[in-house]
Amino acid sequence: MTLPIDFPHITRAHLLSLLRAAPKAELHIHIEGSLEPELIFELARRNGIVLPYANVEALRAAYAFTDLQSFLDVYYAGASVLITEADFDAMAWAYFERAARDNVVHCEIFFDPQTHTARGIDMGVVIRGLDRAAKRAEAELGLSVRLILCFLRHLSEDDALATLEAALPYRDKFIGVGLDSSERGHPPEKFERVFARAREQGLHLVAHAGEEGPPAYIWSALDTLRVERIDHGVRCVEDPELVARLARERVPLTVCPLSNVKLCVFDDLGKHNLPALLAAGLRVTINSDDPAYFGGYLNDNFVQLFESLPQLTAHDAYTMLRNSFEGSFVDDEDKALWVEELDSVFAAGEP
Ligand SMILES: Nc1ncnc2[nH]cnc12
Ligand SMILES: [Zn+2]
Repeated sequence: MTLPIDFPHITRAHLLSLLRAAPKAELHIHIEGSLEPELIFELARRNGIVLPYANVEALRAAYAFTDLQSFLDVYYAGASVLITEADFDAMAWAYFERAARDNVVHCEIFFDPQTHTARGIDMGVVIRGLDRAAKRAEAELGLSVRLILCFLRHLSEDDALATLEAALPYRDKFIGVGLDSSERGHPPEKFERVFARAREQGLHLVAHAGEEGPPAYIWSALDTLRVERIDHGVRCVEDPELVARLARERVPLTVCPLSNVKLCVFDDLGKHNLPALLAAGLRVTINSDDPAYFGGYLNDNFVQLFESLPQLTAHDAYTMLRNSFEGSFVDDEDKALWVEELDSVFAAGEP
């Protein structure tokens, strides 16, 4: 199907409902960041864990972040209630059900094993629990799911290497590795050897870079770690040569608008630099990052972004949705099927 570039048949009023109804892929979601306060309290009760918050409301009230680190402190405390395989299964299943309601048809979920193994939880418990929910989501929701193991960059490379070795018995259950946690002061090159080892294993490679950290971190994620996607990457605009390279090499950027506002990367959505990223020809995708903490799931990110930035067009919406499939780590045939579905939704113009 050949689609008109401007979609003149799609009115502004239709665009938001079209965004909600369109098939989409989510490529940047930390599964521990999908833990809602209600589930945190339920798991704490089940596992006899006392939280430093009196109730759900008190916990939610703590979600006032000033930067990435202030969020991570609360996020790691929330993840401490996860003990059994059933807990990891319950967390992931809740996200999959919620994502399916946003018409997510494919997701690549990050998980942070070191957050759990450091508390004495076995690697197998984490991966088997997530895998069980993923298989159920594929069977019952028709959702395509892949797992990506992330290394915590505030820890040492030796810890990351040991983590990768501990995960290799489950190699068939995850498709790639990523790099997350506190960005400033922990440049990608700190993890050169562990990414090389992951590459030897045929794993896909991604890394958070240019969220709070400088453009130099994006360069080194590309050149030293040899990643295929950049998570966030919004600070690339400070370096025109870097922007030119990202555009030339069609490197996907997994941008997370509500996260960027909650973590004070931008003052509000109306000031987000996403229009500039698109204008530079970058392969931008929209994602939720940590939806339970940042006030919205994937459709909330799309809708609030388009409400706040009236210059974004139906063509921009189509481009970013298409990028989500093309930037994913699935077979070309699967990508083509989803793009065809997307095309028919946009050709019709009404959900
Ligand atoms: N936005 C983010 N940046 C870095 N590490 C994270 N871990 C969970 N969310 C993150
Ligand atoms: Zn992230």
